[in-house]
Amino acid sequence: MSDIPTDFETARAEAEALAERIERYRTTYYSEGVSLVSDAEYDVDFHRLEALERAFPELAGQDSPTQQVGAALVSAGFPSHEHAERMLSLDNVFTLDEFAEWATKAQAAAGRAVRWLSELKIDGLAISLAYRDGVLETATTRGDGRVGEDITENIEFIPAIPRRLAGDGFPTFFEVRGEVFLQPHDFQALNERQHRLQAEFVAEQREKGRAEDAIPTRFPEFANARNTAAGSLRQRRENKSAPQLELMRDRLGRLSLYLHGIGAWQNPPVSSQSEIYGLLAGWGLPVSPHSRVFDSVDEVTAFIADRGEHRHDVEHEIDGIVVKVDELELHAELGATSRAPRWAIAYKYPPEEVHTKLLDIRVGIGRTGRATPYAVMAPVKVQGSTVEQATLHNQDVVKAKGVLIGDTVVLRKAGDVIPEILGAVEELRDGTEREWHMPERCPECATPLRPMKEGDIDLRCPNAESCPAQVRGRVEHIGSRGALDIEVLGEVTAAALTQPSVPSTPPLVTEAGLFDLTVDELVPIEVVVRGAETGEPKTDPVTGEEVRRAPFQKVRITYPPGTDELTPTERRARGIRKNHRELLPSEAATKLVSELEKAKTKPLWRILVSLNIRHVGPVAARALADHFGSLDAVRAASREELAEVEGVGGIIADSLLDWFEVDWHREIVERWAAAGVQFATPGHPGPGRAADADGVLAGLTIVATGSLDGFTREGAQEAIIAAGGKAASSVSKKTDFVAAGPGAGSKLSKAEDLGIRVLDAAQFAVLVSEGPAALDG
Ligand SMILES: NC(=O)c1ccc[n+]([C@@H]2O[C@H](COP(=O)([O-])OP(=O)(O)OC[C@H]3O[C@@H](n4cnc5c(N)ncnc54)[C@H](O)[C@@H]3O)[C@@H](O)[C@H]2O)c1
Repeated sequence: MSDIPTDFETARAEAEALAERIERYRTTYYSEGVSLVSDAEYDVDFHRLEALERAFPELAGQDSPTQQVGAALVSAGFPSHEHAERMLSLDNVFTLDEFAEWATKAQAAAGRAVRWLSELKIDGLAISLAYRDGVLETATTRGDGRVGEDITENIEFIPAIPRRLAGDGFPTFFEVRGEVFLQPHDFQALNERQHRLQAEFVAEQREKGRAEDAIPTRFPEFANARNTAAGSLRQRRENKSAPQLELMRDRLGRLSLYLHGIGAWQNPPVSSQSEIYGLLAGWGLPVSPHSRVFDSVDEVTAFIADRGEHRHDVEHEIDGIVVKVDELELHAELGATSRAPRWAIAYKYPPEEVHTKLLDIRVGIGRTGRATPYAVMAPVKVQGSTVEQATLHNQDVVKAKGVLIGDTVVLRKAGDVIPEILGAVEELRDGTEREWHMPERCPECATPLRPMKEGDIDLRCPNAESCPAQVRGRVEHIGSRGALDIEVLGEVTAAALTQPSVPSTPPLVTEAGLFDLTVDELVPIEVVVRGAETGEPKTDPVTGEEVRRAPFQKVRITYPPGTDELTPTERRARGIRKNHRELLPSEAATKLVSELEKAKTKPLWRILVSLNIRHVGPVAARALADHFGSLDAVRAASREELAEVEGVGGIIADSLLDWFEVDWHREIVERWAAAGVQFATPGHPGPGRAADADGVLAGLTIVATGSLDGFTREGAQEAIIAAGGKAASSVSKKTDFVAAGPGAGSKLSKAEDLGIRVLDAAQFAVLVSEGPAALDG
């Protein structure tokens, strides 16, 4: 580890501070099942302390946390029990290099080739079970490794722990060690139970006349399966009412167990740990089905990588891989430190859970008006990306999670999964946190929010026509790939075009006016850069306050040529925090206008998708365009006619009919049509008549590739379809023609290999208009 102090006193001061902190974390973790910091932060402190102690061995006194297992007992009231043989922890490595180094050392110490037993590291809590004459005698938590809590009184509630062994041949007395954990579905069920209890509690409080906002979160969601399992196991039966006992029984009943080691056991009749597992299983004790034995370190490395990719495909949370020397004889030879065996190591995967500060809860308004609260957090790195926002879905979810603004929250991001706030670390509250309430009005246009539908908890802004957020969302959608596919019309431009000149007023431009925009109008528009990655806190030049830049705050402004910049007051009034003084190149404006011009004649289905009609995405739009050939024909169709088109159906039919009922929707169509947007497929024979009935390309399959002069990519395909041909995307023996322009790649070479006739753009134009016979004419 880097930057280890060179003088002893500095190192000692740091080590003492670390030890004190670690002690506090572990006491809370082991005794209360509460993580004051994330495991990753804990591990960083722990390894720093280990490094200091390596540099100055005299620091590594017996009472250093690095020399201990778990934490001294802070009793929940259980009797203490001394393990017949000590329970150890494991040493950790975090990289494959560190693992290889450990394996080489272990192999050298063993003095011969070893077999590697590779297991999933279960993220649960350790337990020791002692059996005498085939009957469970005690169940004990790990405690400090020597003495744990005797939780045998709870055993009757934990069906996962066998009371009696099956078969025969077991020793008179022996200890086995394992991990108690909650399977994801059980964890989820416990949280559903919390939701139900909270709902009942809220109903009861309402009945008593308590104001909605004053009802506290009595049954918050459990944030983390491991800590919930730990909390479950350490519940006491004493002084519990009958309903409380029922809840306790439910929590304990959901625990699972896998055994992964042994304690006191005189002369086991086998020579390896993997064989021990076989014996245990034979006696009806649960062992993991995921363990593997390998002869080479390379195979172990591959196992580590593979399991890491499938971390969520097993029935429990895993935080790493445990690699053990399989031969029991070598366990004795390699021995253990005061904390961990030398014959095993834990390879830890990157953390999926981190802690961060919840700075604010805001409400975003989507394209359809849905109001979604989202968390704004101090940026934190998790699973390879920096996260600073997470959706909170609706006000009930915020309540259920029991988070307050200012809380330290647990954030989870598993692989590619969307980041989620799991809950707050309530123990870290200092009284400055404040509760959040769902606003009554839309944050963008101040219209009162309403339930999505009767009785719904989700709220929406009903001002679909001119709420800036909704218009912005729709305009952005128009530019998206599945709609008009206009690259310059992305999030930034959509925001710039639709921003209101004064907050809470209608946007400058709505989608109805999109095709009327001119370069002169566009150039002076301010471009607000949203969603940019942000870094360290910065001092706001306007307000002087320190802000961690969240999206929506970084702003780029453009000015009409020759205009002075805005004064700070004006900037503040517009919610603009930083002035980059970057002018929007007028090329961008010119490009947008020309792209919009081209878009006017894009295939009908794209135009249909751009209208932002509920449920009408590319698939339904293609079906509508193919069948009806024009927007007028769609509009003229009855509900039945619409619904019976394959790929459309009743829901979309209703949605279409509803859409045309609205005046401002029809106005969009009118203004677009007036601006030259083409609402029909040229040459389409009319509703219901398949285009390929008698076109000049009937029965022919054509592939268009590269850039064909006079056609967009889609345009070329539409032309083939309109002429009754089949537009294929890959070249095969069934292909009749390949139309290739500059940039054509493998499709062209494949056509040449297969001897398929290749056409240039001019020949293609002849083909689609006059048919194949005209090519040679
Ligand atoms: N967040 C916090 O505040 C906090 C505080 C203390 C500890 N911790 C976490 O706990 C860790 C230290 O705890 P620890 O001493 O229990 O070590 P550990 O969890 O890193 O590893 C040792 C334990 O792994 C368990 N284990 C799971 N699967 C196993 C398998 N297949 N074979 C063998 N053992 C298996 C055993 O119970 C064993 O005791 C830290 O690295 C940190 O992640 C966090």
